[in-house]
Amino acid sequence: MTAFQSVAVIGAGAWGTALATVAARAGREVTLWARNAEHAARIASSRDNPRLPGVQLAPEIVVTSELALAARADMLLIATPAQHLRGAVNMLASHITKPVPVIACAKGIEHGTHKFMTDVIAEAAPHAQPAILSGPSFADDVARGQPTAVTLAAKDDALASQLVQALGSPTFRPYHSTDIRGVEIGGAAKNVLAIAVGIAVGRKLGASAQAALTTRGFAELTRLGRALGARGETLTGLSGLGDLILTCASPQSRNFALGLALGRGEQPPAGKLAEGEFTAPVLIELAASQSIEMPVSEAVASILSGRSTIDAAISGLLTRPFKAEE
Ligand SMILES: NC(=O)c1ccc[n+]([C@@H]2O[C@H](COP(=O)([O-])OP(=O)(O)OC[C@H]3O[C@@H](n4cnc5c(N)ncnc54)[C@H](O)[C@@H]3O)[C@@H](O)[C@H]2O)c1
Ligand SMILES: O=P(O)(O)OC[C@H](O)CO
Repeated sequence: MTAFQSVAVIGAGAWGTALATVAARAGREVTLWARNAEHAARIASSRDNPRLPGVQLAPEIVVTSELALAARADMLLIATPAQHLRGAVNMLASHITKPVPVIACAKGIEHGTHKFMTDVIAEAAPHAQPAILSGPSFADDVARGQPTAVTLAAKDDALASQLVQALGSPTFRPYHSTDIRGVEIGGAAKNVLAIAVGIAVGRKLGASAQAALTTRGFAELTRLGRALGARGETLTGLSGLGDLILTCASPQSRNFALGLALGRGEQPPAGKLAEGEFTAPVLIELAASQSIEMPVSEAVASILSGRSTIDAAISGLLTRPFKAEE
């Protein structure tokens, strides 16, 4: 018997909808909250969400736009885009009057503050018990019950373990951890790096370049992680290397797809959230504040901001001085 019988998912996009399905599969009572009442009513009656086409919502999932109803749950999953997480938790804060796990499911770093998602939760809702869920997991795969494994981290190992018990099932395997920061860094950085690899593939630089860029991307993710106190096993685990491998290898990734389009000189896919676009500038600011070199992420940020052309950025990376591998 789990301590967390009911689960509310805040944000009814692709990931929120997939996570609601996960929680229902694990036997929880699930509420999926959409901020738009019309959107909620439409999903509630059709049992599908245009953001996750072809996936039928289990009949027992309650879809609502009433925040008070969702906020009654034993645990809350926040599945908004990273830059909207503070707004969502601010709305919930007055309902969180006792310790309740609030799990960040977004991947990113807040603009302006350089804060990671669990820090934003702690600041916006002081009674919350912040946690983070991240790892190689496409919403579509997860919702269809394809096997997936992720990392779920909380400060307290017993809590992380209980949350894993509440959400886990044979097809969705969370591994518990207390390395919150390590999990957050992997999820945020891999999106930026996936844009870089997508650009290289779009420019037809070859499979060897794709592997090299992914590996050197991992080296810079690791450098930042170490500087911010992340554990090595987290960085090489599901939420670090695991998610980087997935995202840097598949056009199913919206970040990779954005890079691919840029590399080909095409219009990026419309209406698709690519978090790396928002994370890139804040990631390099954060790295600079720690005196950490992140040349691949820097190249992505320069291309996205228009400070550099793709060809100049590639040439800049290829003509860096030779150095020891680290
Ligand atoms: N889609 C995936 O495969 C996947 C997998 C893992 C993690 N994620 C992460 O989940 C987060 C959300 O991604 P997504 O794929 O669901 O995006 P999405 O564009 O499909 O959906 C985002 C949803 O958030 C809602 N939203 C925006 N601001 C809100 C607010 N203030 N309050 C409540 N809802 C708000 C939007 O209405 C939309 O329904 C991102 O950080 C992404 O990196 C996505
Ligand atoms: O489609 P992306 O690039 O946002 O990737 C989705 C997930 O983060 C993959 O783990």
